[in-house]
Amino acid sequence: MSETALFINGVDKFYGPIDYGVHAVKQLTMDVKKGEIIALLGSSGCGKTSTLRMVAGFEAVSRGTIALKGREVQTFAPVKRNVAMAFEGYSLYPPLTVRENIAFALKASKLAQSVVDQKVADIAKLLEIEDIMGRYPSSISGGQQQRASLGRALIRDADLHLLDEPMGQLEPQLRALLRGRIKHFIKERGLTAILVTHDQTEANALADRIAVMEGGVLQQFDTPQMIKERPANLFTGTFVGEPPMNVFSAGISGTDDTVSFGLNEGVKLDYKASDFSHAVRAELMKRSKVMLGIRPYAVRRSEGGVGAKVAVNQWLGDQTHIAADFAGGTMVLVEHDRTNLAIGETVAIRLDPGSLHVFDGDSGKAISHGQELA
Ligand SMILES: Nc1ncnc2c1ncn2[C@@H]1O[C@H](COP(=O)(O)OP(=O)(O)OP(=O)(O)O)[C@@H](O)[C@H]1O
Repeated sequence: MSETALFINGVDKFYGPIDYGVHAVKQLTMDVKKGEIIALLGSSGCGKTSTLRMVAGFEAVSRGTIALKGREVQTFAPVKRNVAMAFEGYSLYPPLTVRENIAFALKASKLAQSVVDQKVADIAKLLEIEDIMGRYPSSISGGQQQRASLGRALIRDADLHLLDEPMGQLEPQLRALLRGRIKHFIKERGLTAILVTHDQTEANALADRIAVMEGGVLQQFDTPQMIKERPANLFTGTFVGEPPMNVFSAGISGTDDTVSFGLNEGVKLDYKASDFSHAVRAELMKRSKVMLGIRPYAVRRSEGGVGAKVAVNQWLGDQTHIAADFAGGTMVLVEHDRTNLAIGETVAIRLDPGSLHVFDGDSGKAISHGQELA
């Protein structure tokens, strides 16, 4: 079992008085193993940056503990934590050139000048900023400043690297290129990194595990694959995945041989009892109302399926997105071929029981994913 690099235990963050101010992070507990890349993923205001800044020591922890390599640090000044951070707001030193800004991060390391020069040159190449190394922060673009800030963090030999929206200002092609290089750089050196992002593609591409946050609460902390295949709740299910998961509220009924979901507008989805495990059936039958989720890629058109009326049919160059009126809502389907469907046409769709995600109607907690209990 690999060493724990960071352990955040029961952390709360209030801006203003404890229990009365803005409750930005709520009872956060999570661990990061040495060598892992973690993404904090969530929408604006969910508490990602507050979490990162508490780990770095730029924000006070209101409650709970933060341990780095087993040592509690929540009361330590940032310089005592051996954490390197690339800030969303860049925070480069204006009187220093980009080269000096990056090299400054190695000042405490007492490395020979030739070693520093080589490291700085390598980072500049990695981040495609070789041509601006002699310029001052005020004379370069936001995207260039962002890369300089990233370089200043990555060059350090720290126990933990914290990257706040490190590529938010870059155009998509450069972002995709740097994503691959940065991941390689981090993995090759065995660094441990936490990346804050609201971009799920970035989180999926870079992270070993993703911490999904909403409203200051950690919703799920797992591998990208598990988050996609086994979302812990309705929030994660609909937040992660593009296009988002289709969700419909449904009543449940059944016999020894059948399970039926009753959706709005009289739409009924009938399944054989054997389509679900005994344990899933038992959980479903305890409830009268659930939320039924299915990913757009898993919705199939099939004879004998339930009718849905095509409202939008869009070819995106490599796949077709179809939105159809279904059970008082919209069902989105993704197909890989170019599909000639007229607006208003009725299609028959099938929801394979193995692709259904069922969530509790009140709490939103996942009950089952396909055959298995959540
Ligand atoms: N200095 C502050 N004073 C008061 N409230 C703050 C302060 N900083 C953040 N907040 C509030 O705390 C909550 C979490 O903010 P935080 O910046 O951590 O979110 P975020 O997920 O990083 O958002 P973004 O992606 O927009 O940066 C928000 O409601 C925000 O308005």
